[in-house]
Amino acid sequence: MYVKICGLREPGHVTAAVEAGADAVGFVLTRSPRRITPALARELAAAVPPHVLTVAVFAGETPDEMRAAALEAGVRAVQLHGDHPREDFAALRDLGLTLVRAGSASADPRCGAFGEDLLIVDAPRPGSGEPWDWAAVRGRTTGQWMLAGGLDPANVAEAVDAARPWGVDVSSGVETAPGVKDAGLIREFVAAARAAAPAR
Ligand SMILES: O=C(O)c1ccccc1NCC(=O)[C@H](O)[C@H](O)COP(=O)(O)O
Repeated sequence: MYVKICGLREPGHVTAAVEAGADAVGFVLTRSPRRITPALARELAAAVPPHVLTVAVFAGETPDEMRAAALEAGVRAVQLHGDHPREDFAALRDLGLTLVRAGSASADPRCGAFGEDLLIVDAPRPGSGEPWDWAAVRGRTTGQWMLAGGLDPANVAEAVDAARPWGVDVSSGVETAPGVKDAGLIREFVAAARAAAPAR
């Protein structure tokens, strides 16, 4: 089970995620209570070992804006949330970074359909912490895809059982308030996700 912890803003929480065994950590570089600057993302990413993917999260920026911010942040992946067209993924391909497409269950459920390497199937409002009908995507998705949207340490096993994803992504569920991460919840989430049933 691939595990991504998103919306990190502090070194201690990045360390907690890495030490807990997360596979990817996300830095939100778009409008959000979790937004940080590319310069801070660079500082945080510099402390992440190479086996953990560092991801810059965007929603609605132009390819030129995403390119500049991702290069400044020094991340290894970019995540495009929402209605970005195929052309945006194509425009970023030459960066040599992992491309992540994220959208709701009504978007194309096939990983790779827009030229991306990883897919996230999320709630209609990203970062809202709102659970949705996770079972609705079961069997509809293909490839390496993560389930997101309202996951937390207590419900991730149920969500995995309902949707059978390749991985999971969380933000609000490891926070005590919007944008305020909690190291204990991060550790609990990674452990619970790892213990959940693997994709079939
Ligand atoms: O986290 C945000 O505030 C955010 C804002 C705009 C676009 C994307 C955002 N987050 C992206 C993520 O990958 C979140 O982990 C995902 O939406 C799940 O969020 P949550 O339901 O809070 O766990």
